[in-house]
Amino acid sequence: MAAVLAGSAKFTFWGRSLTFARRVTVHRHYGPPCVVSAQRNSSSSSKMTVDLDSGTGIAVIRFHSPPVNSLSLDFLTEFASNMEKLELDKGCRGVVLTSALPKIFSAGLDITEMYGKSPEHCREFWKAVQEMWLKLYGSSMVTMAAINGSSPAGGCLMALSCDYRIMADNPRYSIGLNETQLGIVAPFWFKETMVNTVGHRVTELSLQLGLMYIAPDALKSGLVDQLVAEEMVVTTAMETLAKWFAVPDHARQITKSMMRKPTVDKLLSSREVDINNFVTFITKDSIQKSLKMYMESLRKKKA
Ligand SMILES: CCC/C=C/C(=O)SCCNC(=O)CCNC(=O)[C@H](O)C(C)(C)COP(=O)([O-])OP(=O)([O-])OC[C@H]1O[C@@H](n2cnc3c(N)ncnc32)[C@H](O)[C@@H]1OP(=O)([O-])[O-]
Repeated sequence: MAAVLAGSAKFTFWGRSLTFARRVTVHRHYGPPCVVSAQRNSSSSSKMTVDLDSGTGIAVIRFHSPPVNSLSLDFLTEFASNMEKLELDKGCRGVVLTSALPKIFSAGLDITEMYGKSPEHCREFWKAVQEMWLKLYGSSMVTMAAINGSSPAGGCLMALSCDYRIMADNPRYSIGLNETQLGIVAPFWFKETMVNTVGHRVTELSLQLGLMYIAPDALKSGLVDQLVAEEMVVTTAMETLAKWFAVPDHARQITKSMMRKPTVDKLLSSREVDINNFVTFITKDSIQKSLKMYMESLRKKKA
């Protein structure tokens, strides 16, 4: 268990307002986490719990917003705020996202935030969706999705925005960008996040058909990186993080920025246009009808 002294900084990413003071971090432990536990820091709300162990440098964010961890305006706002706090925290180098609910990672964007709402509300909601993605995709920390349940649409986007995805080896769980199945269209930055992960062809098929991949197929298509037994998903994510931590932070962070910056910059330079496109699209009568029918089909499936 080597004591390593690393000159490290969370670099300014994408030229945004996130500027981090240069710091020196002492990492005493690169083995499986939880052996050395210097200080634990927990915060909890009705939507998620954040548990930061500054001994390992790992924060675990557990979603618990019943029934399905849908991404409501409140959820998204809270998530972005937690990511910002962790980004600024010298004791945090990596984040694991997972669910505290059974069978569901996240059901994606909360459809009730997009149905029957005013253009002003839709505008505020979409801004929060953008903010969630910018904070996660643009994070300088190592981010892992521990996908312990189904993860459609916005839930899949969250997972794809992480650096690495570990999914429960359970064919009842599925993941994908299924927007077209609802009669709606994933915006360019959802699309590019997927292209950057699995390539153009898989993305084209997935998006046009609104495909949901069961866990084994998600692994084959590259949508997730690893399948493990359900009870091992979070532990494996933490062990994997420890391996990523062995790479000097500054080199990994600059490399991550190089890979992701063009996509992030594209949204940053067109946020208003993207919001206007969303609001115009989602408030159309025909799209509102599609959303209504989809919600009814979810209710019928349940009955
Ligand atoms: C341009 C825009 C881009 C859009 C991106 C998106 O993410 S679009 C989003 C795309 N997302 C999807 O297409 C996912 C659709 N959802 C599903 O496929 C399934 O619910 C499940 C597999 C997530 C869970 O199956 P399960 O059998 O365990 O649970 P269940 O099915 O019995 O549902 C329980 C309750 O939750 C409700 N509810 C569910 N999802 C949402 C939601 N997103 N929102 C709000 N509510 C939702 C459901 O109506 C029901 O309510 P009720 O009747 O109790 O009042």
